[in-house]
Amino acid sequence: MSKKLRLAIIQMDVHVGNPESNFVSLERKLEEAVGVAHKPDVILFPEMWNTGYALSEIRQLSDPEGKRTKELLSGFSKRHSVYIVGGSIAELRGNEVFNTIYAFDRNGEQISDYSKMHLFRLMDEEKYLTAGDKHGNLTIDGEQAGMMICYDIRFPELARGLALGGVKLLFVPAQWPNPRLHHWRTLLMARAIENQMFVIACNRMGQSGDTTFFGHSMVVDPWGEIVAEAGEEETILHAEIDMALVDSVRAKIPIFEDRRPALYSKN
Ligand SMILES: NC(=O)CCC(=O)C(=O)O
Repeated sequence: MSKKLRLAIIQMDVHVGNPESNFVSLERKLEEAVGVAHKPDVILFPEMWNTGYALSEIRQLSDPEGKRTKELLSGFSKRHSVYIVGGSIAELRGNEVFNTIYAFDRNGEQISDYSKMHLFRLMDEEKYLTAGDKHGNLTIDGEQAGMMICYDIRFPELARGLALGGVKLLFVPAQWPNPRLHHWRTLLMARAIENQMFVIACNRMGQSGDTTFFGHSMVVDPWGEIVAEAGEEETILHAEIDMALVDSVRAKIPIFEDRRPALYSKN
């Protein structure tokens, strides 16, 4: 049966080390995302949108237990009856800082959280952040979805694990910089094709120091086709997907039936 979902992907700049400014700009963008004729069912935004990669001062800047973030996102999702996959934030949990997504349903209830499992050494994450160790699963209007963060998409095992658990729709907030646009696009398409699922990815745009973030937020369908792709500018990317495509692609090429996992770990 056909089940359509409308998506709004907020591709935005992030002011490094300035949560106040980032909260203000996210609130403005959220209002913009719902102020359209066909309101979205789900909104996604980028990785570490509250602080950016201000890692040397991350402990002071991060949101204790995500309280402020949860208040904003829960209130907004309830007011506008929309699902939110809340990008990710620097979250202070106890004495440790995690890179965490919170997700909310249309009633403003938190329905999931996920902390980035693979920390990206090229941006020093492992020196300042603690890695998560559990999957991020949620249900959106009855459809099983999963969450991964940025560098996580280089690990096909994680996406496959989610797909084997029933996930048909994968959300990926990111801060993925130049010069790796080719990797970003290819990996997102690969995760979609090999798992025959939708991949919804939101990348940051803008510049921090010498690092430029190229945007190119994308929606990829289970056949690997790009449904929508942003350029490098600040924008809200709107797209509509039909979840029925997942079952029809999986029926056409039944990779989940043809897998031979017992052979894969042998030399
Ligand atoms: N924030 C990140 O995880 C960046 C990952 C990245 O750039 C990559 O090439 O991988």
